[in-house]
Amino acid sequence: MGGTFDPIHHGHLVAASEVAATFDLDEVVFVPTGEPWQKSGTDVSDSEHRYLMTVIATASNPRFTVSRVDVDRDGPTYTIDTLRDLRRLRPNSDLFFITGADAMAQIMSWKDVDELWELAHFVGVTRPGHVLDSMGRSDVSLLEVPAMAISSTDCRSRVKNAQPVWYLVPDGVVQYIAKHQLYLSASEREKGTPEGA
Ligand SMILES: Nc1ncnc2c1ncn2[C@@H]1O[C@H](COP(=O)(O)OP(=O)(O)OP(=O)(O)O)[C@@H](O)[C@H]1O
Ligand SMILES: O=C(O)c1ccc[n+]([C@@H]2O[C@H](COP(=O)([O-])O)[C@@H](O)[C@H]2O)c1
Repeated sequence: MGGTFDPIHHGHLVAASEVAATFDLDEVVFVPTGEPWQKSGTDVSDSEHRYLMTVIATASNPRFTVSRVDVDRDGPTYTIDTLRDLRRLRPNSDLFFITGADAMAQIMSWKDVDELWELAHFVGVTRPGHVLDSMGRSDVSLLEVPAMAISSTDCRSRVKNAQPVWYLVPDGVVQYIAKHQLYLSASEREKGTPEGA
């Protein structure tokens, strides 16, 4: 499952868990983006923070792992590179790529989209507020997952406004955000972490 994970939240984790159970997957590899080019207009946290939050969030699940392939590659992150790297590292594995409904709706704008379908089986999952569509492809699977009306955007905004993110993100991620004073402006960081974070 690829994502910017800024921060990772329970919507990501539930989606991954549901796809793993439905397709009887041995492992779910979370792949934090290096430079998410379609989010270039927004303020994205350092990739090492996003990678570490993903490690913390997935550590307790023996089937969840985290890959650095996108974090360690220079330049914009393209899924075509992610899948080629993962295939090289796991030549005997069948790859599935998990995407929420919003990401699936954008997929035709991704680099080398015509080649993506041969590298992995794409699974689109439902997400509140978005319509799930297989983009006219019979080889894309669609899966309804428990509705989690959570977004990283909302989590960042809650931290900035001193509202709690407990139970939206794993406890360790709440603590990581507070420790590193993520999602606060420079002046807010000087004042200290809001109590609600
Ligand atoms: N609540 C959710 N339910 C199902 N899928 C989700 C949910 N949140 C994110 N996803 C999917 O997880 C993947 C990674 O998402 P991403 O890291 O961009 O999170 P996000 O919450 O959409 O972030 P942002 O609000 O910053 O855009 C995408 O495929 C996205 O569609
Ligand atoms: O390949 C592309 O051009 C491309 C464009 C936008 C997003 N993606 C991938 O889609 C996944 C979700 O991205 P995001 O930005 O919604 O967190 C992540 O793995 C990205 O690398 C990929």
